[in-house]
Amino acid sequence: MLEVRGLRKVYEGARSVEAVRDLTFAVGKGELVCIVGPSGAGKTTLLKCVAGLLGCTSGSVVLEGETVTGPPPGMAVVFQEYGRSLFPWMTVWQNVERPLKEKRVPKAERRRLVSEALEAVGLADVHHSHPWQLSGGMQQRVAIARAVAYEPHILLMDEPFAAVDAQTRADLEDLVRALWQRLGVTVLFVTHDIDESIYLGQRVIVLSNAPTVVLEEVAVDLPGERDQLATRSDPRFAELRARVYTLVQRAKEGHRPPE
Ligand SMILES: Nc1ncnc2c1ncn2[C@@H]1O[C@H](COP(=O)(O)OP(=O)(O)OP(=O)(O)O)[C@@H](O)[C@H]1O
Repeated sequence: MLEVRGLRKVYEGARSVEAVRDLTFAVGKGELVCIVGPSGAGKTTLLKCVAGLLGCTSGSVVLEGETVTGPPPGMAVVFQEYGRSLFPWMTVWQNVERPLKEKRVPKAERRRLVSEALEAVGLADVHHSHPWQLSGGMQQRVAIARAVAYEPHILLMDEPFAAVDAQTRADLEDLVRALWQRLGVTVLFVTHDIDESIYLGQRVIVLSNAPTVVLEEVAVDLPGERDQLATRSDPRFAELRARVYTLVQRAKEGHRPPE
């Protein structure tokens, strides 16, 4: 589904910054892969390159066999700043419907997709509200509904729950897992939260500090059915958390994989 090959990104300016040095990894169709790494490791940069919002300095991003040169049609992105990603003058319904209008989806089909997506995230009854009338967690669910209604083949999420409280965060994690299982969509999920990466992912890619390379990939061999209490108290969950935590600590200390 997605191949990142030798991706390098240097921000040019008065002082050039090599944010990403050499990233290579692949994500299979229908996989849910998490990316963790130290702050400033280039996670957002990577996601923007994958989303076609930023050009690569060298290397390439190949999605469904096509090199990404701009925002690809089969992709949706959910960012951390839900407040800035929703239009305040539009209702919840209009926000979710907007990308479908741009995609020229016929009206009846739009109505079905928007209503199903709002139902799936539990917001059917507030579709007349405006985003600023909703809590942070609800606004983020609108952003998720908008992404899901678009029926993307791949969903990119950049620390989407960083700004919500812990309780809401747990609910949103379960929502993403449920939608992923139901829709069979491929998900690339960036988080700085190690527990979240293991709870959600089938695989966790740990990045080094900048200039960034892949430090290690960790397979999450937990049962497919996840549960906030049972999964998080599974001894295997604790082992995986210790493994990823140690890797992120090493990344912060500047440890890099052997050449
Ligand atoms: N537009 C830009 N111009 C110049 N440098 C940038 C730009 N955007 C990011 N950088 C630099 O690139 C590096 C990686 O930033 P990026 O935001 O991708 O990291 P991150 O891993 O997402 O960080 P965090 O976890 O703190 O959100 C940082 O050194 C940052 O200062």
